[in-house]
Amino acid sequence: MANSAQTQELVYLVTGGCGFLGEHVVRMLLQREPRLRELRIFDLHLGPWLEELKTGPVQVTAIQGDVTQAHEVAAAVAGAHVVIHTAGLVDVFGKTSPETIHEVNVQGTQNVIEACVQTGTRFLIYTSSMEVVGPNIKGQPFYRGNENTPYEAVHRHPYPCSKALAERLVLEANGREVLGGLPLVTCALRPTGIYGEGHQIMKDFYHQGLRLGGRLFRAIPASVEHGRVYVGNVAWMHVLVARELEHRAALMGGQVYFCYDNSPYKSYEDFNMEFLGPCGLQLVGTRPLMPYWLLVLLAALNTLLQWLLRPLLLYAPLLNPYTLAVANTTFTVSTDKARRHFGYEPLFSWEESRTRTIRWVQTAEGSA
Ligand SMILES: NC(=O)C1=CN([C@@H]2O[C@H](COP(=O)(O)OP(=O)(O)OC[C@H]3O[C@@H](n4cnc5c(N)ncnc54)[C@H](O)[C@@H]3O)[C@@H](O)[C@H]2O)C=CC1
Ligand SMILES: C[C@H](CCCC(C)(C)O)[C@H]1CC[C@H]2[C@@H]3[C@H](O)CC4=CC(=O)CC[C@]4(C)[C@H]3CC[C@]12C
Repeated sequence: MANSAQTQELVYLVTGGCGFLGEHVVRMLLQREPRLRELRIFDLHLGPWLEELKTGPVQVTAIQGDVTQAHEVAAAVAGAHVVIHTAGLVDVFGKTSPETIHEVNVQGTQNVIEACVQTGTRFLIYTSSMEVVGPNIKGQPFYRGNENTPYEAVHRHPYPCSKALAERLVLEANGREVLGGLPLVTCALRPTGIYGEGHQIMKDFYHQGLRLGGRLFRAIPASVEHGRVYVGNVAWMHVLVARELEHRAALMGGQVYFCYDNSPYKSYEDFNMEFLGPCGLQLVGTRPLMPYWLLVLLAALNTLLQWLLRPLLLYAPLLNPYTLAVANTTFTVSTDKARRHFGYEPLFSWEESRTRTIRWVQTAEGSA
């Protein structure tokens, strides 16, 4: 890769490149990877915004495809130097079946690994998730933890189970011989809850607040802390890892890194108010307005309703037993492993991340 680097010969593939995170990775690569010759964007649904990228100096190749289809993945991977695998089904609301989540997140990842091995691609970066660790089914807090903090990572929900399995596949594939005889180098990034431009759940909360006359009602105690990370910094970490993986293969290969920045630790609702507050919303209550047992009951009722209504319509509210448990459990990371291993520093300060997100919510309001 060293020679090609000097002559701008690198070919990157981003799976899920039209998703919330994927779009930021794509744009970040075009801005910050001068050695890029071709950028392939592989996604089930291609966005119209890709067209504007095709006029730049880097060849942008949009590939409509499905990670569950091994032959489509192999065709997209062939000839790529680096694969950044962000594609996945992020469903914690019961919109898709557990089988489909497994197929996309686990089998899809296996297909990406096999494609690298068969076609000779040596560098694979996987977007994992903090959910691989927790919160676990016991709702135990993870407070300022790092990659070595002991924690009982036990899950039942299909999404974290699938992410954990896929992450393991990626890490175990490190060192496999790829076509040409060289070893595959893999690593996994575990973002905490991502926010920023394009964050659909933030938009959902915003519209919910507007419907409720500019108010949101506190459901979770302010003392429950969540680690959150700005999407631009998540994208930046992916770009940095992709850049450094070849030179630091022995150190970084087979490793996991929490993906973090300097965003403040706050409850999920208080954190969202950092953006929704300046957009005119108010969070009512210094304490939860409903007793927790009632929320648990409503969450269970939602699960029942989802099941009953399934033959007629898709009922997938934000509140269910899993999202309630995650929202109600402290999960914060405090680590410098990424800084030590490949020099990661957040590209965007908290103030800039906040400003950019507020600006996006405000413009999203206009287009809603
Ligand atoms: N949103 C979050 O807070 C976090 C997300 N992650 C991970 O980051 C990655 C990206 O997540 P988001 O951008 O939030 O989700 P997203 O849903 O916005 O993006 C996922 C992309 O993958 C594509 N995709 C889904 N199924 C596919 C298939 N069968 N074949 C090809 N493409 C397919 C979708 O079309 C979409 O563009 C996921 O792997 C997710 O698990 C990790 C931690 C936190
Ligand atoms: C939807 C939840 C908030 C609703 C709480 C209610 C109903 C009481 O108002 C979200 C709370 C925490 C979120 C998750 C967290 O940020 C970690 C995640 C990591 C991922 O990899 C995917 C997304 C998510 C599971 C995220 C999903 C929404 C929450 C559960």
